[in-house]
Amino acid sequence: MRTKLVCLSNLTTPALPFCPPSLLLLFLTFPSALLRTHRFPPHVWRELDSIRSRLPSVGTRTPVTEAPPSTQSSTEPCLVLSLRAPSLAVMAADSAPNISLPASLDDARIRGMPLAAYYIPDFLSADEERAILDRIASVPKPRWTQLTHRRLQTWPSELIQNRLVDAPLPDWLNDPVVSRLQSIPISLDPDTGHIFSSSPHCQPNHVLINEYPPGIGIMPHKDGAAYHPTVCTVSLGSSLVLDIYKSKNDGALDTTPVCRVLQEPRSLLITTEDLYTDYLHGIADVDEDLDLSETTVANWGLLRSKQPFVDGRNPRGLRTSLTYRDVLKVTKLGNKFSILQKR
Ligand SMILES: O=C(O)CCC(=O)C(=O)O
Ligand SMILES: [Fe+2]
Repeated sequence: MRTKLVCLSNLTTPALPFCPPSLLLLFLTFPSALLRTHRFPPHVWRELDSIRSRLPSVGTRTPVTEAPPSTQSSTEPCLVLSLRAPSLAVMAADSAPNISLPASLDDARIRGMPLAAYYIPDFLSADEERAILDRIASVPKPRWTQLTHRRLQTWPSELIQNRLVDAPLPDWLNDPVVSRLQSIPISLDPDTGHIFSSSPHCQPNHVLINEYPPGIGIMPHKDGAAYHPTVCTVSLGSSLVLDIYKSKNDGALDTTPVCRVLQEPRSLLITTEDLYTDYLHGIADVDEDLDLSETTVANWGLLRSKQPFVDGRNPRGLRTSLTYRDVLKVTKLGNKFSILQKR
């Protein structure tokens, strides 16, 4: 497999928080045991190891070029050094050769929304989408909670009184989604982090998987106090429209959405801040979304392709969403036992 390493105008970025450029290059060239003492988070070590394992001879035989990755035609592994790209592309380019992520979330900002929201159309490749859908389909039946019209899975577990019992997400939910989320800086300003940098655990610790057959949606709602106010939703399978509503002053719901977001399969939608606390979101129970156009869809300009929607319609298919959030309160299992023992 071809490996691309895009490097590095700014290596003191969130995905490599402690890594100066020279150290990364040194590691790739001479991965001595001494460097192991450097305090990278485990996912960074894994990523660096994986990059290295696919480079036959970094720094000697490997071609070094300033050309952008897309112009590389060789099928041989190669090291691409580009001083134009931000360092975070190192992770993204290597772990998803067919994916081209924005250099920062600034480039993915949904301008037609009242507050901070971002849309990245091809956040996952088709192969990654298939692999995740296969994993979802292969979990034992009792893992599903069947609601009247849709079903859901909750990972690592359901919340109890707004608390999560501490447990890691399974690998297939972490990688590639979480590592990729953490690889995109909010802006190119070196002081800004990634979208979960300011959340209590610096990463999502909870994933809700919702499966919507055609004609089925979810009532307008707010996500409540259990989570840090950043929601990352990965859409799989087919497209649908998410409606955003504002409460009226008397608390009633204004039934006309303030804006609509069209979510294509493999896309990522991030909503944050007041959009979390002051607005509601919902999905209509319709067999097709109608009246889709540049003026009615907030993220129209960011879509992967407008072509499927040129007649303004989106016939619904089976759509699966993965909602990544950081639960604020986490209980260690050990604490649980000690609470029980005291009773
Ligand atoms: O499926 C979606 O896009 C929305 C899911 C949602 O709002 C929720 O689980 O709270
Ligand atoms: Fe929600």
